[in-house]
Amino acid sequence: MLSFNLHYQRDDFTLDVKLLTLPLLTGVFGPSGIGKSSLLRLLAGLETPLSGNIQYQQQVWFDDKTHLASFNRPLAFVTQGSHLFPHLSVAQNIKLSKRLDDQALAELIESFGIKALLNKNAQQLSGGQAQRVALVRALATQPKVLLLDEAFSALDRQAAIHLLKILKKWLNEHAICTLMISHNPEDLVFFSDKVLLIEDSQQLELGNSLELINQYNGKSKQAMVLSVERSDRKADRGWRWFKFGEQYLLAESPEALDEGVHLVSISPSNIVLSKHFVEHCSAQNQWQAEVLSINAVAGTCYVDVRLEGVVIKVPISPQAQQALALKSGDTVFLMHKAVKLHNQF
Ligand SMILES: Nc1ncnc2c1ncn2[C@@H]1O[C@H](COP(=O)(O)OP(=O)(O)OP(=O)(O)O)[C@@H](O)[C@H]1O
Repeated sequence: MLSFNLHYQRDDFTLDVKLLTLPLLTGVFGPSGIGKSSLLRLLAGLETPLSGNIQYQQQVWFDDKTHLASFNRPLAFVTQGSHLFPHLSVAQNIKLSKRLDDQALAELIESFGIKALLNKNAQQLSGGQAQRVALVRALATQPKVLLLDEAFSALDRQAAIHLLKILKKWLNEHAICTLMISHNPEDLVFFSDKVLLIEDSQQLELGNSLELINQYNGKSKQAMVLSVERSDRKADRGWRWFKFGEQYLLAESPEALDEGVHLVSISPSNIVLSKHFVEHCSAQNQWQAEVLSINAVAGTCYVDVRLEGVVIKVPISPQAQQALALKSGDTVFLMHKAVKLHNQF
């Protein structure tokens, strides 16, 4: 597996991070400008550390004696732009760097659904198609390590979800060690059980994706991810009840939704708090939670509540807090409009 210990400096930016064993698939997230892309560029050999080491299994890529050039490292790097050669066909783009044998390449092309695109010029492709081809081209080099830097962020949600599902299957089947930077928490949770949080340029935290992302997003008031499963509870056509822990979530969802676990993002600012369950209310989702603490910051009260193990920081006005008089230990109901859940993860 991949391991690294890096000391890096560029102008006033420093990165000092170490990880001894990376899981096969790992998401990477953290605040903007903290050094996520720099880490991937260092691993790829596009930037040079001041000191440290990078090693893949027994092969040293970098240490005080070795500095393997980027093209000698068995890796592929895919970023937001597809960087295809525009005047070449899709087939030519892929063949330029191919190392897979013909049968494996045909399988790859089939899995990623790009057969019909092979004779098109790269400049004729839509953004989503180009990104698919870029991934196929990267995988055709038979990398041992794949680095993805926001590779899906230019795609619409349906395309990104579809592509990520295909990619994850391929990476697992071919045991390709992958680090994926994404700003989308659902993508990260779907991609792997493990994420690497870079919250500080001198410290990495590797942990359970759902827990670590919700812990971080809870602090920074960003969307929370709930992992829900279909339930038998009856709902009108086009709607469905899902279960998470002891609670139910109503979502607008198509009949042909996949079985299993789905991920839903909930924004804390869309939550309304009530001390009692409210009958005759348009908000169909009312979840019982426990108040942990209340903190006033710059004219807003942040109520930390625990909902099925997830801590959510709900912002309310000081007037609302005056009316509710919430205190830690109280039971509170979180009201949220029904969400949309379309063929998501
Ligand atoms: N080409 C460059 N030249 C000089 N400084 C740079 C360059 N690229 C990035 N930086 C700086 O290096 C630091 C780390 O940037 P990096 O792109 O690695 O962060 P990031 O976590 O990937 O951010 P984001 O999530 O916004 O993409 C930032 O302070 C950034 O301003």
